[in-house]
Amino acid sequence: MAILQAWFMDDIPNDPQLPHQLNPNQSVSPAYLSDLGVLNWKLNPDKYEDDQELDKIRADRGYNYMDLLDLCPEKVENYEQKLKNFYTEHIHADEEIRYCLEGSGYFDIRDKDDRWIRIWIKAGDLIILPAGIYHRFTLDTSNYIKLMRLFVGEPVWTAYNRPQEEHPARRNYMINFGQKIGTPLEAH
Ligand SMILES: CSCCC(=O)C(=O)O
Ligand SMILES: [Fe+2]
Repeated sequence: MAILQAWFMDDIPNDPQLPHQLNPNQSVSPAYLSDLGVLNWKLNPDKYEDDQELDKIRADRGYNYMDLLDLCPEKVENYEQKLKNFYTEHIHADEEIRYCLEGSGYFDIRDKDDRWIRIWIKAGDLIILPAGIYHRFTLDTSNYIKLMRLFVGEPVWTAYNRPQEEHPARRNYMINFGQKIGTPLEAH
């Protein structure tokens, strides 16, 4: 596990591609992220085509599917619409696995108190968001990212926009990661 830069977001409704750090900045630790079910590795993006560490993660977790996504207007159909969809808060029925090969961008996730945490992904960062976690994505001001997408079996990219409290993946997520330590499962 390597250190990812992450922080609690302000709620200023201007350009989402700006960092949106609080003043003073309130950073979020790797332990806090792992308590939300978020995993990450730091790899060497220059050797992604022949990387034993990446191969091992893929083998251990069954990620047999892989493709590359170059997020720039020339290479992506419906670029504007796709970015808009990425930035709409949603969940998936499966993990979201992304490995940043070039450029950078922001994954925003919700914590147990429903606060937004912004995770800054750069070249070499592999991140796994658990199924059922509310999240969204935006480019940063560099305006470019190249991502590897991984999946178990045939990929399903379906996004279920919030609210999804009854979705099985959401329910499972809440059972596995939604409880705050010290919070009783049921109040009597
Ligand atoms: C560009 S990858 C991140 C966007 C996202 O959340 C998704 O693809 O579901
Ligand atoms: Fe997503």
